[in-house]
Amino acid sequence: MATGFFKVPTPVNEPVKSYAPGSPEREELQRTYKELKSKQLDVPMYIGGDRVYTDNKQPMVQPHDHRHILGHFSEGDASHVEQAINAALAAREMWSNMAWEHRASIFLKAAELLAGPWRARLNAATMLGQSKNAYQAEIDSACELIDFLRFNVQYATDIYRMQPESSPGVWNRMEHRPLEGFVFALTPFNFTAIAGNLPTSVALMGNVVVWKPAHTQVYAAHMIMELLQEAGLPDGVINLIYVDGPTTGDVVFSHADFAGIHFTGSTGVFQNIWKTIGNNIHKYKTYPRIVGETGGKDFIVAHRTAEAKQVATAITRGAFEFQGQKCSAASRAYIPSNLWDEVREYVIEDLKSFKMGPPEDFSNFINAVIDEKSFDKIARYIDNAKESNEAEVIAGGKTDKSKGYFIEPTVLLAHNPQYITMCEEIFGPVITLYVYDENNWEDTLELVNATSPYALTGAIFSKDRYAIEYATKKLSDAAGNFYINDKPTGAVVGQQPFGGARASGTNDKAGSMLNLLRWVSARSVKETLNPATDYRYPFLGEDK
Ligand SMILES: NC(=O)c1ccc[n+]([C@@H]2O[C@H](COP(=O)([O-])OP(=O)(O)OC[C@H]3O[C@@H](n4cnc5c(N)ncnc54)[C@H](O)[C@@H]3O)[C@@H](O)[C@H]2O)c1
Ligand SMILES: N[C@@H](CCC=O)C(=O)O
Repeated sequence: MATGFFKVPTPVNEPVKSYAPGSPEREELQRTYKELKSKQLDVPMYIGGDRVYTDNKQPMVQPHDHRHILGHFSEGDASHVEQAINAALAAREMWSNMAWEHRASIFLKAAELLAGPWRARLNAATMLGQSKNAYQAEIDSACELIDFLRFNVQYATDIYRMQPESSPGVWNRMEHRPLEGFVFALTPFNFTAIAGNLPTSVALMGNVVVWKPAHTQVYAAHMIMELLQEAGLPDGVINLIYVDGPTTGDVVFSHADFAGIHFTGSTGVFQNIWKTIGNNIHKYKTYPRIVGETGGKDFIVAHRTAEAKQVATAITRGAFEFQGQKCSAASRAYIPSNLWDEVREYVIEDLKSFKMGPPEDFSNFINAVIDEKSFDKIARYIDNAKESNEAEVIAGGKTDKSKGYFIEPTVLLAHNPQYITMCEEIFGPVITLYVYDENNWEDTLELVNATSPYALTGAIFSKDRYAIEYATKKLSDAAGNFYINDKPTGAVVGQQPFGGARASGTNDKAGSMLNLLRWVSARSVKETLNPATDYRYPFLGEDK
C-alpha cells in the first residue's frame, strides 16, 4: 500500500556511447561478443518459477555466419502455452495488488542494470543474433530499451495522477485497474527494445503477460528475461515461451481470460489475428485490447529547393542502416528532376564506401539480413527488377547466402511510380527512387499519399517554408511519424512517440502515455460524504 504520492526520478534519454577506437565501451563490447560467440547456450522457456526445457531443440544462428551456432532454445507446444497462461493467471492477484511504486521500482532497476553491467551483454547478443553493428545495437538494445523502461514509469504515474473533479460533499476518484485476464505480447525479430517493451509496458500497469518473441530473436529475448529476474520481477508476471505463432494463437485467442494483445510485426499476421479475435469475441470475459504496430512503406520526398547532399544522406542512412530491416526504413523516394544528377551521384558515392560483413568488424556498416526466408524474398524483388522494363538496378543488386545472408544495399530506379517496389514492404536493404518533374510538387505529394496502403513514417526535404507547410498538410494521413528535413528512422522515446496508421497499425504510440492507457481499465468511484436522507426535490409538495 502506498504511503505517499511519490515523485519518480525524472527520465532523461540514455546517452548513446560512441564505441570509438580505444574507448572502454568498445573494449568491453568486443570482449563480451567474443565470450558469447565462443560458447553455446541451452535456452529454456520461463514459465512461472520454472525454466522449462524440451527435447525439441532449435538452433540459434548468427545471420552473418549461419553455420556458427550460438546454442539452442527449447521449442514448446500448445501445452506450454496453457502452462504459461495458467502461471500468469496465478500471479495476477499478487501482482495487480502490488503498490505501483514497487512495480515501478523493478523496471527502474532493470533500466539501471542495463545501463551498467548488462549493457555489453545485451548489445553483444543483439549483434550476434540479429546481425546489428555496434551502433545499431547500442541505440536499440541499450538506449531505447533503457528509455522505454524509465519513461514508462513516468507515464504510468501521469496516468495514475489523472483524476476527476469533485463537487461539494463528494469525493470522485478514478482507479486505473489492470485488465481482467492476461495479455499476450507477440514481438518481432528486428528490435530488442521492442521485444523488451511489449511485455514490460503491460506488466508495469499491473497486468500479467504471456510473451512470445520471434524465433530469430530468442537469443537476446531470453537475456531480457534474465535481466528482469535480476531486477526482481516476481515469477509468473511475464512468461516467456517459444512456440510457433499459429499454435500459440490457437490457445491464446480461444481463452476466456484473454484480455489483450500487444503486437509488433507484419501487417498480414496482425490482420489475421484481428479476424481470429473477432470470430472468437463471444468467448472472452471482456473485450480484448488490440494494439498492433505493423509494416511500412516509408517515403522521402524532396522538393526542388532541397539540398541534394542532405537528401542523399537521408536515403543512405534511412534505407540501409540495419540492412533496411526497420519498419521505419526509407524504401521509396521521390526526387525532383533538378536534383536528380547530384542526388544519384552522392548516393552511389556513399554506397561505394559502405563495408559489408560481420558485426565483429566494427568498420562494417552493413551486416546480414535475418534469415534465409527473408534473404530469398528480398533477392526475388531485386531479381524481378533486373528483368523488368519498369525499373532498373542503379546500384548494388548482388546477393550471397553461402556464409551469411548478405544482400548488397540496392538502389532501384522506377520508371513507373506504381512499380511493385514503390508499393510493397520489402524489409531489406532496397530503396526505389522515382524522378518527378520538379514543377509537379502538388501532384507528386498526391502520388506519395495514394501509392501504398501503409502510413508509418515519411520525410520531406525543402528549404521553402510554403512547400513544407503544404506537404505537412497534404500528407497528414500518410505517416504517423513525419520528419521535416531528416531521415524517417531513429525515433527516440519521449521525443517522437512511435507508430503509424492505415495498414501500419493501431497507432498507439509505443513509448508514450497513449500506449500505457491501453493496458488499464478505469473504474470511476463516487463517494458521497454526507449521503441524502430525503428523496424529495425542494419543490415537491409545494402548493400550486
Ligand atoms: N510499426 C512498428 O512499430 C514496427 C516495428 C518493428 C517491426 N515492424 C514490422 O514487423 C515486421 C518484421 O518483423 P517480423 O518478421 O518478426 O514480423 P512477423 O509478423 O513475421 O512476426 C511477428 C511475431 O508474430 C509471430 N507470428 C508470425 N506468424 C504468426 C501467426 N500466424 N500467428 C501468430 N503469431 C505469428 C512471429 O513468430 C513473431 O513473434 C515488418 O513488417 C515490420 O515493418 C513494425
Ligand atoms: N522506432 C524505430 C523503428 C522500429 C521499427 O522497426 C525507428 O524509428 O527507426
